[in-house]
Amino acid sequence: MTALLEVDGLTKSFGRGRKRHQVLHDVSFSVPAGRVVGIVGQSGSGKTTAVRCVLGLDQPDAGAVRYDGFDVLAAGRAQRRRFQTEVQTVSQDPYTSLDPRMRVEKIVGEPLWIGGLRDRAALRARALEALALVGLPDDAGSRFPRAFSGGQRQRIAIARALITRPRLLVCDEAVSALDVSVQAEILNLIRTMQRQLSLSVLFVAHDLAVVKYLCEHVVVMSEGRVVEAGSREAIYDAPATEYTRRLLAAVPRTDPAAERARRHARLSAGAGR
Ligand SMILES: Nc1ncnc2c1ncn2[C@@H]1O[C@H](COP(=O)(O)OP(=O)(O)OP(=O)(O)O)[C@@H](O)[C@H]1O
Repeated sequence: MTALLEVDGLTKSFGRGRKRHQVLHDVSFSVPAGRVVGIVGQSGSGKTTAVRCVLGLDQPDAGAVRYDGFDVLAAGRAQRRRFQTEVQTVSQDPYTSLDPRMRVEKIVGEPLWIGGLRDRAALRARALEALALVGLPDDAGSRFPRAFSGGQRQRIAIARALITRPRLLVCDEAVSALDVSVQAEILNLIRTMQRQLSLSVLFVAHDLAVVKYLCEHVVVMSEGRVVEAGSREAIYDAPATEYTRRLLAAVPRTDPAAERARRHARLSAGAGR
């Protein structure tokens, strides 16, 4: 299967002289078109740095990032523009990632504005269309972020990411700041969007349960290295490394599907009273 995103041998250090420390060691992985790939690892394992290198926010010391066959790090203007349109991100904190002074409609339409669209009616129409896609009501666009819950804000962030009709969605700890029940809602939304829009998704999280729920292929990182990569079944049912086994053993049981079933059972039990 052809990969939409190919990351090959990324190496990255921060600091100089004696303070220099290497954060990524020869990190490689790929995201096939239309697939969901998870990167999992403890805090500090280098996940965010790897993502920042992919997005061009950090410059790796060595290695390559190829998107749809072209070298992102050496891309010309047109290819960079294409990359910026086709690759969108959803980050962790729905409380700080949305500008509190902007109406939601403007927040959601901003990537199109940045891309050069200036027709206000078209911007508005596209923003409302994206908000509807993620299940937010018509009047959401005219309100400010403070009017929304954490889960709704993450829906707004997803609408913003989807407005350019991307091919690759990069989610960095996109549900970590949410309550477990809301996590399940947002994971389901990402999954629905992924299927409906045939998106490729790179989903980065420290929570193995969340990654298991969403990702077909999993890359395990530790101390800046990929220690293991494989199908969800291989990683979770027959981990090949001691690190993954320990990581799995340490996971608090917050499987979103199980949590949803538990809540549903509680609600049904209460309904007859
Ligand atoms: N700009 C920077 N300058 C110096 N060190 C950095 C910088 N960014 C990251 N690091 C270091 O790189 C290492 C990996 O951090 P990174 O944020 O990539 O890990 P992570 O797996 O995403 O962890 P978390 O989930 O906590 O964000 C850490 O030791 C971190 O302190």
